[in-house]
Amino acid sequence: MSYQDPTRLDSGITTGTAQSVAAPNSLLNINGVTLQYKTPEHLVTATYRVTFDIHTGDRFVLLGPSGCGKSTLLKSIAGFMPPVEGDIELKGRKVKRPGPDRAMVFQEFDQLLPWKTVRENVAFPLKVNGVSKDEADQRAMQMIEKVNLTKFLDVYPHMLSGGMKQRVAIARAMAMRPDVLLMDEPYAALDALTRRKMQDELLSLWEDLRFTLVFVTHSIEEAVLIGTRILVLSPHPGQVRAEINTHQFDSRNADSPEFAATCARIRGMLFGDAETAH
Ligand SMILES: Nc1ncnc2c1ncn2[C@@H]1O[C@H](COP(=O)(O)OP(=O)(O)OP(=O)(O)O)[C@@H](O)[C@H]1O
Repeated sequence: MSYQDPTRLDSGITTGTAQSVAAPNSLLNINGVTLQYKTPEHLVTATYRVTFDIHTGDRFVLLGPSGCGKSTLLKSIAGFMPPVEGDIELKGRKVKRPGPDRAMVFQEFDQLLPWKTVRENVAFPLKVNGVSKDEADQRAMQMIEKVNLTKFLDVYPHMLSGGMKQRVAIARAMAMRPDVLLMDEPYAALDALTRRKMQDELLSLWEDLRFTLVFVTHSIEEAVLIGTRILVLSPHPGQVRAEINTHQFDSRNADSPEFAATCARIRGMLFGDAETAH
């Protein structure tokens, strides 16, 4: 990735508003995107001229305080909300509407159809999207095998653990062969222990499947753990504050002093503490 006017700090941190020049391997380009909600009384600017690129295989995290426009940005990438300024391109094509190339994975408790088995849950969206029954069943079986749930093919969601449900949800999304998976605060409602298990599960699935992920959170620790790259957004309206490489962190070193120092530095950026920010 390259910028016209970068201010690059040590350990892979780039700050400030940047103009993107698409890198050769970039998959998704967000170019100067301003997003607004029009209500009868107000015009709410959710993000202002936000620019970044996502590369194939990134675990890209959108991080920022409540109300900075992370979910709105994800909705726009999904194609549900057109920018009022700027554009979003996937593989060089402008995003205009939702499509099977961008799969949204919702919170674990509301995403699977309770009256369908694991196999039926994974095959269902394929069939709805016009894939023949035989091919849908075959693709579903392959993905279920990849997420290690073959033994649970004919089981209903209520009989699965949270981690297994997440695997089914990701298998279902991946069976559509999307270019990118979108996750909006998927673990926000979970207790700390379960949340950590789900995060580890997601990381191990990524190791196996190497999908491109865009993940929204307002937890700094979660961002550093899950992300290979983090976009730090300013408070409302969201603008790019920094971009940080965090590919060196995962479950194995989440208790290390380096991990804690990176979190502290991001905290400084978010809350304006210059001492910890640099
Ligand atoms: N449907 C809507 N109509 C009007 N304003 C909205 C709507 N949805 C969101 N907003 C406003 O847009 C801004 C960005 O909201 P958004 O939900 O994208 O933020 P967020 O960073 O995801 O916050 P959180 O972390 O709390 O989920 C906020 O000021 C919010 O109040």
